[in-house]
Amino acid sequence: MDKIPKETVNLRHWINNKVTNHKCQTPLHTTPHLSLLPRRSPHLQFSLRASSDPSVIVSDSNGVAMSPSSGTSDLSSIEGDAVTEAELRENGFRSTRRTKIVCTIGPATCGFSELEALAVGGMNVARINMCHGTREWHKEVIDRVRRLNHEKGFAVAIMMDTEGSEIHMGDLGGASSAKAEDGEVWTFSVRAFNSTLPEHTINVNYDGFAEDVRVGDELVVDGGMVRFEVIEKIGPDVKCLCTDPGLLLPRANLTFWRNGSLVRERNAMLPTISSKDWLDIDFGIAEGVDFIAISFVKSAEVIKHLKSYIAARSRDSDISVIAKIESTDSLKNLEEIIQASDGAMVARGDLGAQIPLEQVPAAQQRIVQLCRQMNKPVIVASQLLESMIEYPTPTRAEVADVSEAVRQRADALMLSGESAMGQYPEKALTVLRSVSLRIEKWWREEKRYEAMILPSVGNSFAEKISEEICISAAKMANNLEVDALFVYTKTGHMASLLSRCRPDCPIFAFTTTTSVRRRLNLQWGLIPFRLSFSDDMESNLNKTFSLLKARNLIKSGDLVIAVSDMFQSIQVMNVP
Ligand SMILES: Nc1ncnc2c1ncn2[C@@H]1O[C@H](COP(=O)(O)OP(=O)(O)OP(=O)(O)O)[C@@H](O)[C@H]1O
Ligand SMILES: CC(=O)C(=O)O
Ligand SMILES: [K+]
Ligand SMILES: [Mg+2]
Repeated sequence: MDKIPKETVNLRHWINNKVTNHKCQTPLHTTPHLSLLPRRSPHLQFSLRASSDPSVIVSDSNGVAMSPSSGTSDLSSIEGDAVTEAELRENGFRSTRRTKIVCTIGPATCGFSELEALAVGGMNVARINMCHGTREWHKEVIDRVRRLNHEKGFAVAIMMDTEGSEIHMGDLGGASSAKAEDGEVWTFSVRAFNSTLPEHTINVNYDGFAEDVRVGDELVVDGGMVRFEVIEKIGPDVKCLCTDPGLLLPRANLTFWRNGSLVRERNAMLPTISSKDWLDIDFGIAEGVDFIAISFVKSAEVIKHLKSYIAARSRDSDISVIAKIESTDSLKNLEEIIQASDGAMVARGDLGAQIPLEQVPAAQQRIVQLCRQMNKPVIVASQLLESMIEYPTPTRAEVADVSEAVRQRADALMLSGESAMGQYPEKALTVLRSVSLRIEKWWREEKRYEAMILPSVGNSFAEKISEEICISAAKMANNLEVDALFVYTKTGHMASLLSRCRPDCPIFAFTTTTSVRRRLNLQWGLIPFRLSFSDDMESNLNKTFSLLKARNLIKSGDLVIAVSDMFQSIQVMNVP
């Protein structure tokens, strides 16, 4: 790899300068105030009419470009999804990507054309991180994604990630970074500074900080990017000696360690959802985001609380709540948390600052496995391609890490800094896409199909029947080597039950609402479509066949297995 070796610290500095200089272009129609009503997403991107049934509307969502919509619904506006079609021509029907991709949107990707490039490149979900930027900034990003979905026929879902209230540094008085050198003494203070920060002073957001730390404690910034030793406490100020130099970034996370263990005194009582988070959540509900990811979840209670809040606030919208597993408490209460959530994220960045790094891979494996067993989508996040923030190619180790997450059959992979503020967001996305495709293919070719015991997750007998149908349908699909599974599902539940089985063939999920379709975007192997279907399965199948044939997505003779949440049956048939 022809990388120019540079000093890490300088690079980080360079990145910071780059980030601050990076302007978001193409400002769109910005609304200066927040809308108070939940905004429904634009109804349909485009219509696809089969000769037989003009009422059926289908749109693709596998993260890649479909036909641009002119808002008209004549036949000439029908175009296939360029990327998927190219993929199909090249590798055949079974080659579509199963692992989904979440991209964090930041200064490097918030412009209209950058967002479009990510959507074309396979972004299934755009994540906005409320730790950074203003609500107005985030609203602009949401509006742009919505406009792209509407105009270009994408189905990119939106995930809002809360800031959470762990201990972190202040914003460095407006500086983009500050360099801490070996042997320097810095003051970490809980005082509110009205004027500019004195030199070598860092503001800490947690009031109990100066009381909780002790002389001799180790203060770790951002999971180890910089380290200090506490040498003296003077009222609200804590004097610290820099023992491991590096660059301090605004709002960097802080942990402190005593005799090799993480100190969790009263800071363990910090609320998971801060008052600022509640305002952000109101914003997310008003904007009708598809997912809200909650940082530093400690228990299932907070998830239940938030879910009932969302249900009360937005009766007709269904926002999924994703629990971010990034603290020791969340690992302790993992099962209850996952059970209460609609999905989970292995947030390895902060997790790696709270548990020894060598324990992170085992935690990841456990979370991914548990989520699959409990039928909740799981995202593997942070540092997947960290070096691509600066370089156009990943390290071999990063490719191996991505491969491992794909091999574990996580639902989705996430880009953070790589897409938010890196130099090569699209290249990073391409790497995730191609590594996913390659590993998935290898896995199928090698027949490394790992049977996993999938415990029953249903409460009622009818739900248990649905599960058995999905398990059997997936098994049949593998044994008969069918081309696709079709599932007709109003809530999306039956589709996720099929996805849980991780079958060899793609799963075409037909659902009646746009919001369910967007949510299914996060789940392994699902190719969600919106389709108005009836209770008559035969006519549903005929409609679907003609529509998909018109799009060259299937052809006569393809072998398909169909299930639905309306009838407890499995149908096996050749496309007529
Ligand atoms: N909206 C934004 N505005 C400016 N910079 C951003 C934005 N979103 C992300 N970034 C930059 O990208 C980096 C990586 O993003 P990421 O979402 O992983 O944040 P983080 O600070 O590590 O927090 P988290 O633990 O929630 O992931 C951030 O540290 C920040 O520098
Ligand atoms: C994604 C995130 O929050 C983390 O890795 O810490
Ligand atoms: K966050
Ligand atoms: Mg985090």
